[in-house]
Amino acid sequence: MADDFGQDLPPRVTGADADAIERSVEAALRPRSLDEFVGQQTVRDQLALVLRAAVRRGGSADHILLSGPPGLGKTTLAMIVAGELGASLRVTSGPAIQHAGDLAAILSSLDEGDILFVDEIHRLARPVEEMLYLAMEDFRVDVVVGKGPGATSIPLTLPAFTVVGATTRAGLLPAPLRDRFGFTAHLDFYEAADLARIIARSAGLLALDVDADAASEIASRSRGTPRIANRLLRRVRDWAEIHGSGKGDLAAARAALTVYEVDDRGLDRLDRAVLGALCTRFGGGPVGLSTLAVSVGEEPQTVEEVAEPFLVREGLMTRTPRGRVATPEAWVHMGLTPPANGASGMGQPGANDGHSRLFDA
Ligand SMILES: Nc1ncnc2c1ncn2[C@@H]1O[C@H](COP(=O)(O)OP(=O)(O)OP(=O)(O)O)[C@@H](O)[C@H]1O
Repeated sequence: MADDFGQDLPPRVTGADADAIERSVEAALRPRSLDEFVGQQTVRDQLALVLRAAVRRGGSADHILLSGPPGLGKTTLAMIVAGELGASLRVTSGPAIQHAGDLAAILSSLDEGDILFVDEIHRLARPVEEMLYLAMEDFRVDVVVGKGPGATSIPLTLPAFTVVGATTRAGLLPAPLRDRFGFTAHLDFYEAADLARIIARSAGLLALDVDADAASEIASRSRGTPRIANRLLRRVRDWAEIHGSGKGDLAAARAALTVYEVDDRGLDRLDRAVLGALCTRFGGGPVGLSTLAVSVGEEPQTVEEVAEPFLVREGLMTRTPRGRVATPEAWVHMGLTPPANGASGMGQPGANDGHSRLFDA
């Protein structure tokens, strides 16, 4: 296989392999200590206190709940907690634990002081959830052996361990589970200045020369999210290596982000598809989440958790009891004329036809 210049290309990596490569690069960029963790000052200060107190007492730390949108550093913080406590980390997730028996097996294999990281903890099944919060409280579980009238319950004492739960939907956690966490932190979207620092740090780890202007440009289009900042940085590196001088300067950043369809406010293809559908197909709304998701060919959960928080925060979409509504600013951003009667209505593409811009993008 050869590229446009007649050079041999490596085989294209797609699907699961490509995801695995992205994940391993992401893992390499993870801060390993609270000092390396950029931004989220309040959370860092509070967590540092929790961890120092646990170390001083020589016991395990309180259970910790981390909430916030994807890519803001919840997994990273869980790893940092284990690192700072010098503890082993066991990683699982809500959807991965199907039955209470699966959880009992995990819990019974823990050692004193271990950290059990439960990602997407809001997606645990109810019986699993109940077993977990009893185990968090009393450090014991009742394992049911057998079925029907002959079933017996064997109490099992567990070593003291710490659960670090991560969730994008803290509101979905039932109160008894939420109450078992001694420390709860909410991660918020990052300021552009913090993202620029994260980009500079990651560039150093990737041995890429990125100047301050380029770091700011990438930061301003990263939707307040470190994972996106790191991903865009890697795309800028690709562009710089293939088309540029190898340096990550402002021109390389702008050119790369144009190629990858990330606009000047950081909206990507999905964001623009959602806004475009909202304005052009549903007259600006209100429209229900499922209908909106179907119209852009995505899962409702993806639209709700990936696109929406950013669009709402940017003032481009509002959530009302009757559904999602495009704000006048959204129409303007899409190059459309807002309807005369306010945020919603049957507006039509305006003179600078944003419809073509949407579908060209
Ligand atoms: N404060 C930070 N400083 C530096 N890098 C960060 C920070 N927060 C996150 N990152 C980087 O962003 C990437 C994503 O972080 P992480 O996987 O911890 O997010 P998450 O909140 O667990 O996401 P998800 O909810 O999707 O699991 C990681 O590669 C990590 O290196």
